[in-house]
Amino acid sequence: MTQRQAYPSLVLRAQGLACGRGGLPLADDMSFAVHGGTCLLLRGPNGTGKTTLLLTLAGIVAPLGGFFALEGADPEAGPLLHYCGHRNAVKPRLSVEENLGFWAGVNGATGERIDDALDRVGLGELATLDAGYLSAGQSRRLALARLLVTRRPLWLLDEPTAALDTEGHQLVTELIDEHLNAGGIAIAATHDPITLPDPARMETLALGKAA
Ligand SMILES: Nc1ncnc2c1ncn2[C@@H]1O[C@H](COP(=O)(O)OP(=O)(O)OP(=O)(O)O)[C@@H](O)[C@H]1O
Repeated sequence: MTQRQAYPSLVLRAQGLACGRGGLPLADDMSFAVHGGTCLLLRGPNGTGKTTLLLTLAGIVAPLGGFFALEGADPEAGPLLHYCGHRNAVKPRLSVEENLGFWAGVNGATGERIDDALDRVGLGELATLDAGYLSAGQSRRLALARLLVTRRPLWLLDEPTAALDTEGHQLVTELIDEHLNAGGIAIAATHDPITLPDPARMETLALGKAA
């Protein structure tokens, strides 16, 4: 399902943002404005704070300084973001479709139907399989399907292509592109190349000295 301009005009703005973990400062003085329809790629060597920045933007880790806000969002619209972390949060004793149904129940079934979302990520034929039997890449695809069953304008993606094959990399590109087409924002930490059809829709924030 491609939804054009499903979201209002949004800007994720950060000013002088500093983040860190356990008292360890990792990145500071970050200022950026990511507009709806744009993907910000977080680049940099291991341990330079990409995950920490995503956790900060998700409201899970407190910033060490500065400020950020998602401007233009409807405060009545409920939760505004998806955080798709390293871990896939797959429950092994539930089937693939039950896992996705669980998340649609928790987050709200405001997006694609369960079966459509599973088809989209290539898991349609595995819907009734216990999710514990999924391969690493299949588990990642199930985690990505969560983005589809609940519509939220801000996607925070940590290594979204991890464990995915070539086709899976293309799937991630397509999902991000469709999200941007709908006016959404994606922030993705990745060591892999992600090339959208329109390069003007991509910006990069480099963390760490060798980024
Ligand atoms: N609770 C903690 N206390 C101290 N240091 C921590 C804590 N949690 C994480 N760290 C450190 O903070 C840094 C966090 O790195 P983070 O996971 O944000 O990096 P990253 O850029 O996402 O790395 P990668 O590319 O490996 O995914 C690491 O050096 C890690 O060891």
